Amino acid sequence: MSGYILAIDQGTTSSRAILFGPDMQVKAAAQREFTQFFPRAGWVEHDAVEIWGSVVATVREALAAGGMKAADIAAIGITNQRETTLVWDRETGKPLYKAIVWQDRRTAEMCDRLKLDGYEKLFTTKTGLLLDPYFSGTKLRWLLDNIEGLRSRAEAGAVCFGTVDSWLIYNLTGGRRHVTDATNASRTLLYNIAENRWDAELLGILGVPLAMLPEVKDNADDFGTTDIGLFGAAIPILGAAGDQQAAMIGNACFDPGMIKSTYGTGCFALLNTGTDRVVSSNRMLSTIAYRLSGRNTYALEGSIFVAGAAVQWLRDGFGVIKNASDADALAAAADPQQRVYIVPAFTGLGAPYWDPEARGTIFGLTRNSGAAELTRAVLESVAYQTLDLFVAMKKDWGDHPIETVLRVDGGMAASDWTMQHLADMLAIPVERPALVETTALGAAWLAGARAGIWPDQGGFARTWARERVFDPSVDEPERLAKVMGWRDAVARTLTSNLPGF
Ligand SMILES: Nc1ncnc2c1ncn2[C@@H]1O[C@H](COP(=O)(O)OP(=O)(O)O)[C@@H](O)[C@H]1O
Ligand SMILES: O=P(O)(O)OC[C@H](O)CO
Repeated sequence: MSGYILAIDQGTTSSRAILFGPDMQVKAAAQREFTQFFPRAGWVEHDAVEIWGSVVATVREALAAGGMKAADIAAIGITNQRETTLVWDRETGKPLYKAIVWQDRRTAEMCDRLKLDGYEKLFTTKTGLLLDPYFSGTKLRWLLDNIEGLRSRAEAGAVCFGTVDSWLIYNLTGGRRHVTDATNASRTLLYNIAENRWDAELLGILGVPLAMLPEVKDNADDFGTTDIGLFGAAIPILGAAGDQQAAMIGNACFDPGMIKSTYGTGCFALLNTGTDRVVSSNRMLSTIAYRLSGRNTYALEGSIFVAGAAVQWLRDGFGVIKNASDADALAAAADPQQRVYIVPAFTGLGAPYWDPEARGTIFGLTRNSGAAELTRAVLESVAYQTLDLFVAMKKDWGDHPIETVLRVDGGMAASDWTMQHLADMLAIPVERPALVETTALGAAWLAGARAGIWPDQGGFARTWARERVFDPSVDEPERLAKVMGWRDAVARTLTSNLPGF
């Protein structure tokens, strides 16, 4: 047995290892959840050592489940939760703080100050991002300000900063490589996406020493080999990409105008804009979709912080369902006469509102409202939020042709009810792929193609197959009435009259 590709998918709530055979089908997989720390309101942390442990364990479990040895693996592709910020000692590999997770809002005030000082346009022009606590840059600044001695040690080159991909590669290679890839770099607020380099001016503004930053590589590249003691063979790491970009690749959205939307903890819609770096006028992000052979393909991205996480809230916080998969039946039983809206701004609102201080709201309750109506409102909120992104993206993309279908993936894409409502509200068909592990598939393709054993981009795109299509089924007046109700609910949730609405 040989020619297998191992994808490591390190997500916000769990780590997965997925083994793909030479036929690009899943042969074995393992998954482990890990601890979410909420030390204060708005703060979210992970334990970097626990993450690393969960990755090693799932790789070993997947190998055992597939009856394989490390020597059977031709290459590894890594994909990861993006923006989550880590610092560790270059020599010992010891983390110097918990990982500050992308959802963490502790730098909201810092972002406000930078905006007041007039820096937002500069950051947006160079990085394609906005001054929001979501991104790594201000999180790293917070660490430099709050860990004693960190700044001087970082200036001396004794400390590594990285997103989760960097942290995993550092550990997989036994501390030999401090690298990242272009997509993860493009989420830091420190990387100039037009010039493909860490930006000295932005580093100066945020007070980040260059010496602590990783080398930035293409998405299909040589990221080093695994330490032989880990799995029993030195496996080349040949692919790495942020999970949303990997999902775009896995969904074969390679042509300008193609869009995918991933429904996991949050929801992230990416529109391929080709070699055009669109500077959004509608508070979308401009980001690197992938860099292959030194050439950037860009995307417009809309990032929503809460999608599946609201279903988790129904299950764990509110307690109206036992399993996420119970939500569909409950939503279907809701009273069609009631118009209950939930704006799930549990950790603020992302695109296109970017309101870190907003919090969740419920509107339209009556004496007859119950678990079914609230569940329906949660599932519906996913479609309304996606529609907000579509409206903004279409404005940014101007007269360019745009695909009239949406490819979806992620855990919540399993919800038929949600996908049907999504098609109804977007008024376009929604396609769900046959292979649901799209993110892992994207990372595997990067590694497999680099290894020369998987097809090239065109060949890979031709293998994409859909499992089901959801066609729009509501008439326009009903759609408009529902969307207007959502708009009203969002307007009443925002903490100020923010641009973008
Ligand atoms: N059948 C379902 N209906 C609705 N939501 C679901 C369903 N299955 C999973 N989810 C949601 O999908 C999310 C998990 O998706 P996943 O892609 O694994 O997320 P992540 O990569 O962010 O950890 C959870 O938030 C869960 O609530
Ligand atoms: O881990 P996920 O799938 O929720 O994705 C998180 C995103 O990468 C955050 O930007």
